Amino acid sequence: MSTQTSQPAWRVLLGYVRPFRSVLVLGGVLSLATAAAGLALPLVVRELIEGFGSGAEISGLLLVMTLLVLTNAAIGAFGSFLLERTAESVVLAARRQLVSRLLWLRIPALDETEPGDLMSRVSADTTLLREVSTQSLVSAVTSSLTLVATVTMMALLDPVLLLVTLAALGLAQVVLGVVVPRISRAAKVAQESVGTMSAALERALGNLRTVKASTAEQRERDRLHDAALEAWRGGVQAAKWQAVAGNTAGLAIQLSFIVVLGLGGARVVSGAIDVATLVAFLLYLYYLMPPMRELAHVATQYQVGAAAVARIQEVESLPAEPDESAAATAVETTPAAVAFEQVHFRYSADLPEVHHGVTFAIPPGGMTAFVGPSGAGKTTVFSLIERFYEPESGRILIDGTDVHSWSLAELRAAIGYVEQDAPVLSGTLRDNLLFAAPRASDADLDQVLAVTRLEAMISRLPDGLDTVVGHRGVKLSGGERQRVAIARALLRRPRLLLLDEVTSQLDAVNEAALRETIAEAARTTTVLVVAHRLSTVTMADRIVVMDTGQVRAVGTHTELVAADPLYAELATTQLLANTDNGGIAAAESSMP
Ligand SMILES: Nc1ncnc2c1ncn2[C@@H]1O[C@H](COP(=O)(O)OP(=O)(O)OP(=O)(O)O)[C@@H](O)[C@H]1O
Repeated sequence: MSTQTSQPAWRVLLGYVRPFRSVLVLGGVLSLATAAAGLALPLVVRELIEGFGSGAEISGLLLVMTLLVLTNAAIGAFGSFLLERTAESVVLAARRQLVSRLLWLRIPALDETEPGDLMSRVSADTTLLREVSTQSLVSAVTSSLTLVATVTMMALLDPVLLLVTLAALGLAQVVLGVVVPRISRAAKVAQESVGTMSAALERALGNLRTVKASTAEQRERDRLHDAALEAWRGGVQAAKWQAVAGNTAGLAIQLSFIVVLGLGGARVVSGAIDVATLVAFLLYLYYLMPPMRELAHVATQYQVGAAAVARIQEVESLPAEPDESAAATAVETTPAAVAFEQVHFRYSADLPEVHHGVTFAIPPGGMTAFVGPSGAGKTTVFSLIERFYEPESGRILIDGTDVHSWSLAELRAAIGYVEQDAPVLSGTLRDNLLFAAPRASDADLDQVLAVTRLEAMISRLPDGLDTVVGHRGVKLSGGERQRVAIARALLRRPRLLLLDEVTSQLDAVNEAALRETIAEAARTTTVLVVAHRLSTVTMADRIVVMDTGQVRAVGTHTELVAADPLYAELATTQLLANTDNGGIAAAESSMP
């Protein structure tokens, strides 16, 4: 993924924090108030001790002290709760923003990324914004204020000693200048490795059957271990430099102390300052330590946050489609006509052309089969109709209108698409069926189940439509998954059904059910099928034969067997012959 980010990290961080600025200020002020109240405590103690001596009534003071301690604890707890809450809100806002981007991602952008890595950006990288965007921000402000106040007091006491102190502190600045970029690099390595680990995990768990069948558990484990080790190395490296940075501040103060002691002694002897001033100056020098340490910590936290921001920004700069889902109103239900005119297309600039002037015209209604050797560009036809990709040149028309004149939401609302691996989502059968048409009625559901011949299967299940199908529908057979996917597509009453047939063999029952489903769907909608089996092809109203990115012939099965040698060869060799010959006969007899 590109490492270019459009804005500096601090500006992005401030952008995340801006909506919560008043809460953040309140949290910061309350934290400061508790610190100030803490300072008042010794004064009350002094009053108390003086009270012992004079024999005065001290119960009132004890009460004040108790109230002070309680109030302080309550304010402190509330202040830190506000800061933590704001930190969580920043993470929430960043996650929501990322998720909204990811779901509208353009398909070509997705082709170039690893889903696991994208997932780690939403889950892990956003978490790193927590500290930097609130606690560190408040610390940066309060520590800077303390620093300025202390330095002002030191300037009032003795400007010469202050100059010496600042020179020694300048050394610390030089060390930090070297160390901080190293923290940044280490943090980046650690976070990228977490992304790599998530991607490797997604690959292994998403395909655990293949991993096991290939006895590749050990190799996959090694990949994951390597990524985890890389993350550990990055983390340790960052920790090392963070330790150096943290202690550099303290060291610089201690060195300044020695220098100030020597030079200050000389100035006392020469009469430039008195001893009391030197002592006060040295005390202030120690007061500098906490804010200096805190600022060094903030600088290192900022590096970690900036590395996370860079990874989040990479996702936000990926191309996304406009969100038009609210505008999706599919009123028209009549079958649609589809045409390609001289379509040229390549998947990316560095890949060869996949479509070389694809041209065909399909009238509304009926069933059209696309056949051709593997890699001819059949599935690509569907991807272009759905506008997952854009052609380089040529036009794609639906009902004579260029698909670019439709909004994406309108276009996709008119189409039902069943991918080759017929994805079924985890959840229940009902969730799956209603996925594309959440407002479909029970009557619609029953009708679609009848069309897809799923009623018998569902009636056998103890939980019926509420049966949980497992991750990617593993609890269904391949044929059942395909028909569930078709039912889902049909439920939104598409004007055009795109069905990418599975390349694997189906059993006779599923094969016959699929054929009947297609035939019935073709009565009310235009059905395009990328066909891999003879039984589907023979029932088509027309067959489009594709080869190496071009349409070479269009006709019926009988016409093409006679007229097109490639088709004749495909029909006899490559198209999966039906196991159920009665089915073929039935299909052929139902042909127009
Ligand atoms: N997302 C993609 N990125 C890059 N190249 C792709 C992508 N999808 C497909 N291709 C390439 O485009 C060509 C056409 O692929 P397509 O899936 O359209 O073929 P097909 O005719 O449907 O094949 P099959 O019958 O095997 O499914 C192939 O050479 C394939 O490698």
